[in-house]
Amino acid sequence: MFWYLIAIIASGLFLKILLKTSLLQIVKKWWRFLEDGCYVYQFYRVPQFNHNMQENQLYRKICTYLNSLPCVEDSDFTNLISGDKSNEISLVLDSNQIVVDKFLSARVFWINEKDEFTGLKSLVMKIRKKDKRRILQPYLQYIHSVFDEIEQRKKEVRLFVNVDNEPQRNGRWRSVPFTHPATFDTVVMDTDLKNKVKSDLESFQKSKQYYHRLGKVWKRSYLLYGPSGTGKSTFIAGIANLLNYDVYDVDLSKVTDDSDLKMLLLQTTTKSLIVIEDLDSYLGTKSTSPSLSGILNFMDGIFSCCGEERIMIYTINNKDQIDPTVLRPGRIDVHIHFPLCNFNSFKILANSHLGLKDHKLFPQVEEIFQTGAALSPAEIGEIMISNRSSPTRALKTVISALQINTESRAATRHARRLSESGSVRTAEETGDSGIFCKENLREFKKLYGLLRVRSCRKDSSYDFEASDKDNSRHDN
Ligand SMILES: Nc1ncnc2c1ncn2[C@@H]1O[C@H](COP(=O)(O)OP(=O)(O)OP(=O)(O)O)[C@@H](O)[C@H]1O
Ligand SMILES: [Mg+2]
Repeated sequence: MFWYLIAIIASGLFLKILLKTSLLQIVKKWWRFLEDGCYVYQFYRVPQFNHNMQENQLYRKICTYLNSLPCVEDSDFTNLISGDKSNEISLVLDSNQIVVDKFLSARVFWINEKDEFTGLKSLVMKIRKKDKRRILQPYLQYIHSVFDEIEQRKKEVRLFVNVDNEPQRNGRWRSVPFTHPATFDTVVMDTDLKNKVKSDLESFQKSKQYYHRLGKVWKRSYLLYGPSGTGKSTFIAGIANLLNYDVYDVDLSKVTDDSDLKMLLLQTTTKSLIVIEDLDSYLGTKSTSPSLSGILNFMDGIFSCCGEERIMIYTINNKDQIDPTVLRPGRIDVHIHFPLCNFNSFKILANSHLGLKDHKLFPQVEEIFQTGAALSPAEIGEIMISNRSSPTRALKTVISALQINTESRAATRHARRLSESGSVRTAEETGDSGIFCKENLREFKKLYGLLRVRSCRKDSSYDFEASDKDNSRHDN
């Protein structure tokens, strides 16, 4: 019994020492060393320079790949170097450091060698002879694709806009760095829908072979539709930042004819988002430059040449007024609806803009939403930003805005009924928008803090700039 107790205590102590110290690691290392000694290996050298002393691109790609491996982070010794971006720190292999990678359950050893006399560097790959046939080709291809991905992530995203067609200009696109801060996370929309779009985009990126096998242009088209201020343009920025794709924002009013539109498409590069905002407003006009068939051909992307990988995005406010041929499957692959705010999206906005997860005024807000009141996320977000120093005031202002919205809708409905009976003109007929007819517009601007009423003037002369006083009060 006594010896039993001693044995249990001793094995407990042994386990504790094993787990608390590096003993286990040392045992593992020795075991690996013994195991490796029992196999025959094949070696491949990848020198940094070729015979003409030109840089070997494969060496650069493998270096980038190896430095990105998590095992480099876990290795006993490695170098820390500042990266291209200001706050970036990269891990870089030390001379003669050995990295062990795993691919298709085979172990691949990489040795970072440096010649003592010439100072020339090379990477030496060591794999078991029995694994060579099975993994060598796919492994090198895998390194290429990981390298491309890393390069894509590092790339600076640019925003291109088409300029007027002037003969002396070289090319039609002008670009600036794309710095929009929107991300997929900051766009308020249904979570399931957001995830679906995200996985659709990611699967598109990996589908080159699939599209080519079908003989189709490797592109995908999205239609974002919904009222103004619901986040369509912001979502496009989120996609660009997610994929690190350049954005080509096509201004159709600067396109002279169909061949000009073809030219623009030909001058776009791969891995890009090609965006036409407010497509409905172009299709609605009688203008013939570019023509409907020119736009349809552009949408089909038949002019895109080699190396496509383009995402086309169109935004419109109302789908009902669009010719169905424009929206047919193949021409538009995914339709995404951007609705006005409901109570759920309001809560997300309250959380992100005011840091509120719950509030005693929430039930009142919910009740008004249930009566059918609807404002855009832009409108609600703006009220919250203007009143961010006092969340309660922000919510009260949102409630007032929603109430005005409900009354305004009821008034519009009433006017429409009267108009149908022939006695009164509707808000649309008088030029006022449905939600903000003139009287309500004034009250609504007040809620935003956009309106400065000057006592010496009459109601008609409002200054639509935000007052400095208001701004300084809200800036905290
Ligand atoms: N769903 C949303 N999520 C986050 N922010 C939003 C959302 N909708 C609107 N916003 C905010 O409102 C502002 C306007 O949004 P945006 O320009 O994306 O709307 P839009 O749908 O493109 O409008 P329009 O049809 O008039 O072009 C932006 O500053 C954005 O931050
Ligand atoms: Mg927009």
